[in-house]
Amino acid sequence: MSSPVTDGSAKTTETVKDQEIAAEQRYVDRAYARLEEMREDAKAMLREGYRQALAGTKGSLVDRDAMVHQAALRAQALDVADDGLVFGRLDLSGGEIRYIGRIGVRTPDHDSLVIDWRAPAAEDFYRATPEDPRGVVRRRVLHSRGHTVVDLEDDLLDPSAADGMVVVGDGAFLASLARTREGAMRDIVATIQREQDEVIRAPADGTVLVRGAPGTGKTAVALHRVAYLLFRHRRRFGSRGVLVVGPNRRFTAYIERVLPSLGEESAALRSLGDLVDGVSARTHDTPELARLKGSEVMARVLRRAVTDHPPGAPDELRVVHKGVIVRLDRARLDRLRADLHRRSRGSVNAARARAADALLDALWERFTDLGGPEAAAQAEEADAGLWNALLAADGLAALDEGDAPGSSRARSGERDTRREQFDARVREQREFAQFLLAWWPLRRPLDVLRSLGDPARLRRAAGRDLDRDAVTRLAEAWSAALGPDSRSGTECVLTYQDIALLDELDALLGSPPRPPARRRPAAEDDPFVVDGVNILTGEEIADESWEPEMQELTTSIERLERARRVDDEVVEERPEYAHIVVDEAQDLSPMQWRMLGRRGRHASWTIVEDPAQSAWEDLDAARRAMDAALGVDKPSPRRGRSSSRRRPRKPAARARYEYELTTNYRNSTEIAAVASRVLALALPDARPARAVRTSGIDPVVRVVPEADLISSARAAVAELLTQVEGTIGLIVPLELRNRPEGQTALPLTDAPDAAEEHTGAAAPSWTAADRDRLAAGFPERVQVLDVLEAKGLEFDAAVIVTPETVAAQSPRGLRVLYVAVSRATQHLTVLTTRPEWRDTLTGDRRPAG
Ligand SMILES: Nc1ncnc2c1ncn2[C@@H]1O[C@H](COP(=O)(O)OP(=O)(O)OP(=O)(O)O)[C@@H](O)[C@H]1O
Repeated sequence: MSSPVTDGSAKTTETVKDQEIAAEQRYVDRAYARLEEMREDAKAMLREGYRQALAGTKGSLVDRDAMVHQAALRAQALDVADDGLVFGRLDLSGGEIRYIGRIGVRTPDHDSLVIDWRAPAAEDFYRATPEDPRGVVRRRVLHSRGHTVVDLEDDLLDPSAADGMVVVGDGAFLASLARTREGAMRDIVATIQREQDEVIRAPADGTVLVRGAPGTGKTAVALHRVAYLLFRHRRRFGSRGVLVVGPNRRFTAYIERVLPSLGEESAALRSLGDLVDGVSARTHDTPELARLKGSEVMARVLRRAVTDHPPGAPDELRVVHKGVIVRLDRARLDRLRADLHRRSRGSVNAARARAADALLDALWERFTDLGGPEAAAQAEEADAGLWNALLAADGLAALDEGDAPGSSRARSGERDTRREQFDARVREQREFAQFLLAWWPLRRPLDVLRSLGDPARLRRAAGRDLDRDAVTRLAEAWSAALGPDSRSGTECVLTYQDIALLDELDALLGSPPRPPARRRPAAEDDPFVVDGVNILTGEEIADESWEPEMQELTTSIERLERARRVDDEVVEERPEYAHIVVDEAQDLSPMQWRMLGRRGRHASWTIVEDPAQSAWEDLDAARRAMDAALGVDKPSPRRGRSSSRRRPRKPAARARYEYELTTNYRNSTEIAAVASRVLALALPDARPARAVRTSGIDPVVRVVPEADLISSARAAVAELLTQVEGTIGLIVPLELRNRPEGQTALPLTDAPDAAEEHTGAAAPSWTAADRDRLAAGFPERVQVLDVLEAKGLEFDAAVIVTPETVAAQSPRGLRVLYVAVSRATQHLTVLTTRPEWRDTLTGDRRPAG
């Protein structure tokens, strides 16, 4: 057996490598030529679909639809594969060679030219190691630019079988990790590592829980898993959809290109602030308020809030029937309301019709107590006597005795008739209709949340779940942010936590009773419009033939309601997904978990988290809420009664697969060392991930006077602009609005020993104006962001301003700081006002304790 040919002298290496590259290029050219043919086929299929459409027989509509859809998908996948089509090659021990790429490519005779990276036959490319070669002798990664192979990198996995095989490469993978970041995440399909691949290909059922330190590829892996699931289980996940949830909008913007680059456009990508239609978060709460709003007790508080007397609801109902005045007072009305809520099982808006009936019952009861029916009967008798006198005067027969009020025949069912008459007359009264609309208004989640800006109302809703101080803070926050008048969510300053509360309220309030829809025969059949979508353009077509037919429950109520109706009262059905991916899951509050749970009651899940980066204080409560969302436990509020809510819950016991990622691909070893020092302060027992790339660039920690912070930060950025080509993150502490007066720093509970030493009294808050001053005049590749916005992002260089403030701003401040210092790939600069922080971060001194 001859040994493999490896790089000897520089000259030989060059020659051998060039030859290998040229050989691979020939293969790659063949694959591209075939790709081009496949593209032509897809176009021909699309043309054929259109042709059938124009031929227009009804029977061919389904075939045409399927054909056009398939052809369009195919064309899109082929376009995506154009860049870097082939990126891997496996040489197996039996002599078989497999090329791995972005999509599968076959010859017209169905021989495989390129295997799709998600196919089972590609698994060895990612899984084989020298310890477990799985029959792979050599793994080769092809680095391409467009259609051109520019470099190769080989791993010899089984030297004993390498018989004359050429092995080239000089750490191109590690070099690729140091590449310039352009502000958007890229796919890692060519270099997925074994432990990452295990997560990507984990079972599709149940819950996959992925943990790992910063930079271990959790986000990248989660996104590649989505592409894998959609490829392998298209029917299941493609039809009901996949939802990917990230912590904030900046983060979703950062990752939004990854799935399209893998040929997947169908997954919904949302931030926690954009999950509820029609409203959108504009800011984060202070840690203190986030803790209150996110806590699971809010579910009870909101439940009480929707059952309380609505703002502006009248205290008395007064109607007149047959000359009798009938009243219901506040105490009676409150009892009625409580009873209705007990029976409405959570769907408050849908209970309005029942509320009308209950009011009529109570009014009739009162009418009867007042002797109303007898008074009415006497009045009717008097009427009948008058008529008979008039008839007699005209020589006509008297009314049949049996028809007269009070006669034996009339008495049978008399009560029923009277009651019906009573109901009909009262319903028709404008006062009754107006009362009902005000007493049981159709409520929107935002109105209820806004009403909690009233401390008295919030106190009633809070019961014993919130203390006085919490009620005051929450009411102040909502009254300041939501304003008294604005109807639309966009005019309010909603926070990320508010969005989960609005979703909870939406679930409690439910949709208003919907008028039934009636389908008129379609005016004309547009052959290109199927189910309201133009299949050629993808455009949604408003179908005029669907017209709501209002059900005349009570004419005056309907008229009044229609007069008041506003567009945003049309409540969209909450979407449900087949699979949900939650990134940065360690930061979700219990209320946010409940919001997600409502979207995935039948879903499987991929949960990605790093507890060490959690800003959330009560992880146990969040864990319980997560289990409830995943179906391990039932959430406490009862479900509404809309059709989707009536479905049974998924089985309680669900398979859970746990994985840990252990290699840090983001930070240089130098930056990772700083991050580990912060981690040691925050969580002394936690294990940092192993960084694999040494840059030779030491992080810089400077002590500067507080007054010079802004100018020093700007100077640091200016310096970095000359050193890196890519992105620079300037990370500042949170802007703490609503901070209690006189409080400059919140207590540090993470690391009590370090607390005394590292917090100090002053923790100045950073305002929007400060941030503007910091950013002024810098190019777009410089981003100024606060520590929470920085979650999940990465930059070529990061400047962290005042770690002492970040650490002191919340009980989990040190973990937030850990997030901040682990964002950079190449350069890290920290500006502090306190020398002891410099010593700690540079490792000159071990932290106290
Ligand atoms: N196998 C890989 N090949 C190349 N690059 C990789 C690989 N795995 C991860 N990376 C890169 O490492 C960086 C960090 O990945 P990612 O953001 O997914 O980490 P993370 O664990 O989600 O980090 P954080 O917890 O800080 O959000 C990204 O630039 C990603 O592209």
